[in-house]
Amino acid sequence: MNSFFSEDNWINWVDAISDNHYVVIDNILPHAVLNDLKDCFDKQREEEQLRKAAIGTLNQKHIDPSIRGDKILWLDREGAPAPILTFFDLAEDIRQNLNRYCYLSLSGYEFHFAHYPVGTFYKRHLDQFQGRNNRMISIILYLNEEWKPEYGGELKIYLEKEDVTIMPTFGRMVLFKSDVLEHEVLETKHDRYSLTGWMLYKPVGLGYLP
Ligand SMILES: O=C(O)CCC(=O)C(=O)O
Ligand SMILES: [Fe+2]
Repeated sequence: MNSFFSEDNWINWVDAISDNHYVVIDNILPHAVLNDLKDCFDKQREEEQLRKAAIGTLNQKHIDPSIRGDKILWLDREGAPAPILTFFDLAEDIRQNLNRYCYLSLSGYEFHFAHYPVGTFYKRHLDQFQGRNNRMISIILYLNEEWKPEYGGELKIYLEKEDVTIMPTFGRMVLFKSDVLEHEVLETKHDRYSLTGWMLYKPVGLGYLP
């Protein structure tokens, strides 16, 4: 598969990930594709397909709006409309290039749409936690046109020296190491939309472990 991006791009991004544990990439996809993705998302939302996101794993899952208030819908490549297939092609491109340039053994990924209604947030956390340690790289694509600073809703990443806050602007993608960086979604004062997912490590040959 031809990459969506040049080798120079990949080298810059991979350098940023290895130096800082994260990278921010603006205009990751053409505007028209982003619009189509957002339309898919709106349609699913209008059909009330999104569900309140839970915290914890397997039998310990529960909804706790004092920790996390977003509503999500997991994406499935099977039968997905064209814009989502394009997004999955991008995810595959990212997977292959992270394997190539970072010497990772990523064998899959998972993504969900996320909607943070006004007044919601996601408190400081790590995406890799007990019982769920195969998430290697977290990826978020923001789908908010004309986001304004007064809306809040930034992604705050906690770093050793200085924390960073990142506005969830349309077409911006953030990649970071799931096992290293604690982060949070600050309270949003405006509906906030994103596609969030993880590049997964699964030892090849073991098959599916429940
Ligand atoms: O939407 C974001 O900026 C981050 C979301 C997040 O941290 C998560 O879903 O685990
Ligand atoms: Fe997270």
